[in-house]
Amino acid sequence: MTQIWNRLQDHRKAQGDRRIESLFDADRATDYRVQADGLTFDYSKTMIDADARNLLLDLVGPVAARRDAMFAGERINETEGRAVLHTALRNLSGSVTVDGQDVMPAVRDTHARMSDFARRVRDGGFSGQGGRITDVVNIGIGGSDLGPAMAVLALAPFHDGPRTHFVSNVDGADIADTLKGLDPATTLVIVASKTFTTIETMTNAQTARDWMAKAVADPGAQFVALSSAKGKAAEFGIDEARVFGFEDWVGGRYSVWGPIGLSLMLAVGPDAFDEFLAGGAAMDAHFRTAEPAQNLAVMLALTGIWHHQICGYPTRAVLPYDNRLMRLPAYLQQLEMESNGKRVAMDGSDLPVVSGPVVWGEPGTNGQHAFYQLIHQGTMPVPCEFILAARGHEADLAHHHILLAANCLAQSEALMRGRSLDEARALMADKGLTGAELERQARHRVFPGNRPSTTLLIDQLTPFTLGQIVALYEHRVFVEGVILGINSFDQWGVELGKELALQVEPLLKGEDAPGHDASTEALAALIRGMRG
Ligand SMILES: O=P(O)(O)OC[C@H]1O[C@H](O)[C@H](O)[C@@H](O)[C@@H]1O
Repeated sequence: MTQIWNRLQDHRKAQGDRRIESLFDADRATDYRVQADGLTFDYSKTMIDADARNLLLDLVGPVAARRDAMFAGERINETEGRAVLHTALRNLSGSVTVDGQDVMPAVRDTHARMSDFARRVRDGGFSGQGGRITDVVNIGIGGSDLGPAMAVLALAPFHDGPRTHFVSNVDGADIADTLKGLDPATTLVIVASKTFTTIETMTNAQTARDWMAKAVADPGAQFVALSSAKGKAAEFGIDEARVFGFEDWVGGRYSVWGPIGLSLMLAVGPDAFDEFLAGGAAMDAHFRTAEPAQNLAVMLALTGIWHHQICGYPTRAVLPYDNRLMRLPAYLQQLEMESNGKRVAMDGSDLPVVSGPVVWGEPGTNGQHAFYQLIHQGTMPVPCEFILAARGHEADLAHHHILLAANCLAQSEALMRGRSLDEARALMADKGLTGAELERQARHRVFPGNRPSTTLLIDQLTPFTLGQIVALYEHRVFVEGVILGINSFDQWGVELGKELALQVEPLLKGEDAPGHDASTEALAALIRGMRG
């Protein structure tokens, strides 16, 4: 493996200042793309050439065995001793055994219970103490929030159920702003927490319960729990008929496919939710069977590795040209950074290369008028991952969609092509400038270009294609993780801050709390003073 990394680095150096455009021959636009199940991933506007691609493909040796182990239910999350089977949640007709036991009957049973409950809420068979459920509030954080919050927004054209709200932050502002204007008697509260111990979620759940208790006789009757800790949900006072459980082999950031997706199911209905699952399952089938060079997840992963580990670009921008995918970058931040932001390999040794990149982004075209300046003219290239649907949902606004798509393609073209000093000089000469002033002004108008981007093109954003996209990114993270030797399924890095928060709390209350550094003590004293 080290040898391949070295050869890739050498190859990158040998490319020198060669330009992406110079790689284009008659076939590159179709050779450097993968098409499967209606999706196209175009990576031709990158510096990946034939040699780079071959070397990158040499990295995927260990992926197939690890992938098969994951789908077979082996405990590939070795630091937590768990299987990794979120894929089982979307392959309902399958059969998977963990420790000799088929896990699918329970998965199917929970899915059927969720679907039945969602139907009853949507048709009024289950109602609140003041009548039909009008609003659903999902209380959860991290993986118990980002997936359904992202997907509900993405699938707005299919949303025909109750209004859906999401509360995640322990900042009381979040729940206060959300509950304001809602009628407790017609609101359903979902407490979504895999562990049912997360302090933010438990604090918000209690606040929601107090709010509900002021208005209805039986507040618990309008609560639902989604958790793998069923006992704790019962302790909170939620009837087991409204507890939808899942096993510890579903990681938080991979959990939208099961009970954690209930708010999505309530919004779009069980049939559309099943379409979402079917999209994910189709991507699983593709990932398991397509050759590496024709495998969407593998090539997306290798492009990421090329840009981050080989070219050394520290971040990657995800830029959906689709307003309804506005929460996808936030969703992918957790998926990618919590999965592959690790400094040691599975065996505890230091990673031989850097770990995963910073992932960020905003929908186009908004970002163009905010941070694209840096992307085009800053000193550090930012690989851009554009996502675009060929068709929007607003048939009467097709001209908007053409403009949207034109902007997306124009940005990737501009990033690659840039504008030379001579072109900038000609522009300034046209404006009547001459001499030193022409030169000075021209330099500000140069775009270096040669900046890499990829485009993921889909037909239209639907439950099915959203399922494909989310599963594609999951498998991309998986492939990158296997190549780096990382355990993509634990998240020890979030623990220390949580532990210290518990120790800082007494400091803010003015109680005895030894062991803090001078800066933390001084800031806490200031806060205490301001609070009076
Ligand atoms: O679902 P929960 O158990 O409440 O966890 C919510 C989130 O908090 C944790 O700190 C992890 O970093 C996330 O991976 C998880 O999704």
